Amino acid sequence: MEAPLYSPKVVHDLLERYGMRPTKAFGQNFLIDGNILRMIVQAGEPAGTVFEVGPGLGVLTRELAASGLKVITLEKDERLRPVLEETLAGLENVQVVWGDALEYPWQDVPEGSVLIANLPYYISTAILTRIFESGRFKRATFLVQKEVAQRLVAPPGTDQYGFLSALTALHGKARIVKDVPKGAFYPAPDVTSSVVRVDLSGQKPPRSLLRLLEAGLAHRRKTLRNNLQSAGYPVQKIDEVLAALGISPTIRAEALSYAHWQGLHEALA
Ligand SMILES: C[S@@+](CC[C@H](N)C(=O)[O-])C[C@H]1O[C@@H](n2cnc3c(N)ncnc32)[C@H](O)[C@@H]1O
Repeated sequence: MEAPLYSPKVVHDLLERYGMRPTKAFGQNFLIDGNILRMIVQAGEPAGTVFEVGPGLGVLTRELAASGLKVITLEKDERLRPVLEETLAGLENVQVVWGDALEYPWQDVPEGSVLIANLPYYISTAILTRIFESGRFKRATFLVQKEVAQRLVAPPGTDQYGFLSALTALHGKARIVKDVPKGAFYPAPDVTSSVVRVDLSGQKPPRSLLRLLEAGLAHRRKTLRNNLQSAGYPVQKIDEVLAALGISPTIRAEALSYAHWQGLHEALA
């Protein structure tokens, strides 16, 4: 029986045959563990149109294509063209889009799309922000650094909580499916990774609420009052609103519940 595409030997042979070195600048850590690969697909429940960012050698893309659904995969590294022509040959339901995933018109994808990806870590937050804010995805399941995964799921008041946690909570519900050791990739990354699934509500929170949270959570060591003041809100108005809502002016922004943020948003509008 032929070795599967994800086997370390096949990955090494492919890279050698095409004279390709994985590039750190592109966040290239290719999956070489079949169990993890299947687990991501299972957790991601392919449905509708399936999007992938960064097919790399096509390992995960092939697993996604096995669903029979339309798979659109976006790759920036042109060196991978001949590799993907070989590894995705004959897969009629796969479309490779060449270019920067950050420039892709995410707001135009079909409603109810699904993202399943081993994300290039250097742009994971920027990509997720675009996916969440598009309002077009019903879920996103992806590999990111464990530290980012912890921020995605962190509730208010915890050490990892920050704007990314708030952004995620306002768009849906996130959970860590499983941690993935460095050895599941070639080359091995410097840190442990995690598979995260976010079930998205499809609702778009008001931009002004997101901007308020961004401003409020900008500096962890500052109080909410100071952060809002730095963001340009008049201090008298801030004090008035905090008093009316019964929020202490010395509270740190990361301790504020979402109900309080909503109240603050309405009162400052
Ligand atoms: C972590 S690798 C994942 C590769 C493959 N899916 C796997 O699991 O083995 C990330 C992939 O994203 C690609 N990539 C990096 N930056 C990108 C960008 N801005 N837009 C699209 N793809 C990008 C890299 O070239 C690489 O193929």
